[in-house]
Amino acid sequence: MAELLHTIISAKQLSVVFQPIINIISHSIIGYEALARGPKNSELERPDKLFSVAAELGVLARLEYACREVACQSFVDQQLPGTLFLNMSPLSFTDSHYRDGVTLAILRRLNLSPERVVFELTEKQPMDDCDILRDACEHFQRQGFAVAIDDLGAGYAGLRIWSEINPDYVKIDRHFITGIERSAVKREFVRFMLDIAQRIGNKVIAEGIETEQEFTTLAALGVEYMQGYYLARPNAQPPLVVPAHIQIGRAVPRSHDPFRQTLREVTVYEETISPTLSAGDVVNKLRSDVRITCLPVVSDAGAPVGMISRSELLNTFSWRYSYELHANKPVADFISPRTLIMSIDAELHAAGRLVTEDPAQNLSVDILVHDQGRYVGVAKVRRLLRSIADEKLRAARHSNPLTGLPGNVPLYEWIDQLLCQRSDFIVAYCDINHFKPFNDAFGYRCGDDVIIMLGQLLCELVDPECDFVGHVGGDDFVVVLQSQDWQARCGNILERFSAAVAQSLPADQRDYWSPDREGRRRRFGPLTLAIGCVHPDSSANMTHHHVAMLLADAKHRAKELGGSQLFVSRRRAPAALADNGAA
Ligand SMILES: Nc1nc2c(ncn2[C@@H]2O[C@H](COP(=O)(O)OP(=O)(O)OP(=O)(O)O)[C@@H](O)[C@H]2O)c(=O)[nH]1
Repeated sequence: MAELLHTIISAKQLSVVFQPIINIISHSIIGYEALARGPKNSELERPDKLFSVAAELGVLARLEYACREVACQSFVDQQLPGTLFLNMSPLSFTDSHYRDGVTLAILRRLNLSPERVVFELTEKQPMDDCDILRDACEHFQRQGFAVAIDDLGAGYAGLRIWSEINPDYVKIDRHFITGIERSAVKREFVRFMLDIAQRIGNKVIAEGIETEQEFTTLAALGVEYMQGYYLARPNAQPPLVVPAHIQIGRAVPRSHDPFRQTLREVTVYEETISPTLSAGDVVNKLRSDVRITCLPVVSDAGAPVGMISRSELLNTFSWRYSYELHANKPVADFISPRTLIMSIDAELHAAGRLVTEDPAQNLSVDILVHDQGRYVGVAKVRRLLRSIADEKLRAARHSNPLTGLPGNVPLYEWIDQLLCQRSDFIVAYCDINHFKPFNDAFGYRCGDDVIIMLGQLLCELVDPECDFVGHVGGDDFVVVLQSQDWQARCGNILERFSAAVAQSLPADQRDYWSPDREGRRRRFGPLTLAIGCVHPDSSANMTHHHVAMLLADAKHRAKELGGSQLFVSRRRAPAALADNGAA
């Protein structure tokens, strides 16, 4: 076996397959994980065997170098887009064959930038000495590589490692993914990891997704990056674009209003420096870590003072004698004049406007973010602009062209999110009665005016802070209400609609003749509105499909009552779920 392994390593008898990692919001492939395989039909074909034998024989690092070379070569040859995710065992740091700079040399030869490479450090293997791991991570990150913790949750020290090293990505172990739609506990764990990651600015990748149910559940929880057989199997020639069966934008925004996000969405905590630190020390810090583009300066009391811009400060120190002249001055003297300090509750659009409208604004100076005067983090300008672009795209893609209101996709996402969070909410289906004969009698243009009027009325009469108005097509609107006084609001909607209809048509036109469904001409009165409400049971393991079933029934009942009526259903879960004892 030792001889076979030796030949495999020295002759690089290895092959590599790539599995894409997909951003399901921007619907793009962000990169590929390279997975090595031993020679076909040999005893060491399977990677688990290959690597465990290498570890036993003390040649893990040599095997990893060989795999890395094959992976990088194939990645470059195929011109794969995005980032290359390479596996690395923490055990290889302690291997006597481990050498610094080997990967950099491979990349240099292939003309591949380190910024396009992520090292995945598995958490599965025992790693007693966290310091080694932390040092190695910092070392990689200083060289421009990104780092991911792989299999988070599979080992013993996942949270400890996560808190000690500052990874760019965390990959949730597939244990938490398999069957997540059936396990409230797994959903809570994933929620917890997403929450921490968001607070400290790490990206979360869910791996091992094999079924559509797992995919939709993770999307509803807000997971943005996904990998697994359901999305795409590993392949020597992987897809270059997202496979067609992956639906666009299924992830749910983490704020309650998908179209009105704040800086909270893009703020990450970053280490700060004191205003009294010497400028010379800061220059040295910037020179030793090429990834730092700016540094937040915060007073001892926690108040944001300003930003130090890498380019501005190094420019000042590039002149002759400037080091001697300025090195001992406090760094507070070199705050960027382009510093923007904003509240965490500022709207993304407002921040975006400030950043882009001033032509002198330096786009590499990130925004300092405070919460009631105390520093909380930094909003990366690039991330901010990308979020705004994504948000606009999503809003445009999923809104109704007549009213501009969000359509089915954001509505269902919102309902799924509320169900996942076990929130209490009411869903109201609003449908105009006999709209077809009205359209036939007065024309489409007049019908459009009524639809627009109803859309505006709904927006005016709900609470914009917590309620959601969706326009699901034609004369159908769905309102998700979390207001305590939802019933009074529905009553108000009915009244105001009737009043608006009475006002918009001259008295002699309020009653009219038009063909009914059977084609018989009959007399119709003024337009009325039917509202069917349901109060879904969030603990009953439902999705928006179940809510839609309940809602269709409630709408039907409201229409049966005839005229402007509100029907509130007592059914809180579909019969099938209720029979299972889930309701
Ligand atoms: N003016 C206008 N009409 C539309 C639009 N979209 C759909 N419609 C029309 O709306 C009508 C909806 O028909 P139905 O759902 O049967 O509604 P209804 O006549 O109110 O019947 P009930 O709901 O059973 O009372 C159809 O005549 C559609 O052509 C739109 O954007 N503008």
